Amino acid sequence: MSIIDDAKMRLRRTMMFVPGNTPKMINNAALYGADTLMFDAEDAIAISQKDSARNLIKYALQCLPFPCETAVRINHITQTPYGIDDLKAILPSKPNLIRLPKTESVEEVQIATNMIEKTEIKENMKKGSINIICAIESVRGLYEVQKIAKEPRVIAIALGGEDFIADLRTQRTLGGIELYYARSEILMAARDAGIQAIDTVFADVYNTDGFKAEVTRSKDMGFDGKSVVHPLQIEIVHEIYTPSKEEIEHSLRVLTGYKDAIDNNRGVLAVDGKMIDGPIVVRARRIVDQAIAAGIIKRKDIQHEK
Ligand SMILES: CC(C)(COP(=O)(O)OP(=O)(O)OC[C@H]1O[C@@H](n2cnc3c(N)ncnc32)[C@H](O)[C@@H]1OP(=O)(O)O)[C@@H](O)C(=O)NCCC(=O)NCCSC(=O)C[C@@](O)(CC(=O)O)C(=O)O
Ligand SMILES: [Mg+2]
Repeated sequence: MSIIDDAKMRLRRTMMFVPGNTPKMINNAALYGADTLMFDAEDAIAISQKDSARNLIKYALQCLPFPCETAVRINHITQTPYGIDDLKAILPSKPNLIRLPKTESVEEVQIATNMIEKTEIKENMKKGSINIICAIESVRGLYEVQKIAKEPRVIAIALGGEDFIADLRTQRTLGGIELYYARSEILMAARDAGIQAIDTVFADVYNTDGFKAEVTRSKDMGFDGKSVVHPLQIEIVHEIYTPSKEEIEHSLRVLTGYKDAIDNNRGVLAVDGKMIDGPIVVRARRIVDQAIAAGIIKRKDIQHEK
């Protein structure tokens, strides 16, 4: 597998936004256990702070030993005067991901890709060391998402729900009806391209019940993870997105039983009273892969892998 293929599979239950102009938040950000830290140079940063945020993010990436994936949300490449300067300053500091906000065209992605490829060569980095996550935050972007998702450096599509509903001229509801179509379309485009889909932020930080309901819904839809804005949200997402002990044990029984069935020329079997065939095995394998990625079990300890 290439490094880009690996990046498409990585565990990304939580991508926590960290405003790029707050030294204290940046310094402590890794303590909270998010799968990805996303340093923001875009909408969390006032125009007057754009240069200082860019510099702070750059030095943080160079000097702090982040134990997790790092991403930087830059400003828009063609619609603002800051995006290209963000890339020039930040790429040599080697974040794992660049998040392109308000993505609306393949051309924007290709500009970023070209700059990334030049940096990788100049800095003697392996091809695929820096990849792209595109945020869809407008109807125009949604209409282009199928093409955007298939750009070779794009490893995930995120929904930017707050901007999206502003474009739709509606407001956020707890039921989420206003984002249902966008979420579905983003998921289909991501799956068609073989990449991940990351759900949007939930801004009502202390509304735990509302947050849990939204995270459960987006996980049930098929999303791989969620953008978050506050450390309190991380544990909730991880709990909902990490397979339970019962799910893992059942999935392991399915995989072991299926291997045994195939070895005995059978394509279908029953485990725990339920019929097991091909697609159910695919889902069981995914749960086991998630459990391995989350560090709950080790591949070497799995019976059917031996
Ligand atoms: C919400 C609030 C102001 C609350 O502040 P408060 O001060 O009340 O928080 P407290 O409860 O006091 O914090 C307790 C302790 O946690 C520390 N702590 C808090 N948050 C932390 C954090 N994020 N990173 C590290 N550390 C953190 C804090 O430093 C303190 O540490 P300590 O003093 O040591 O105890 C704060 O969280 C915050 O700024 N969040 C990030 C906001 C942001 O980035 N927005 C832009 C991205 S969304 C967007 O743009 C929309 C989008 O584009 C999205 C899309 O595309 O998906 C779209 O269109 O939808
Ligand atoms: Mg936004």
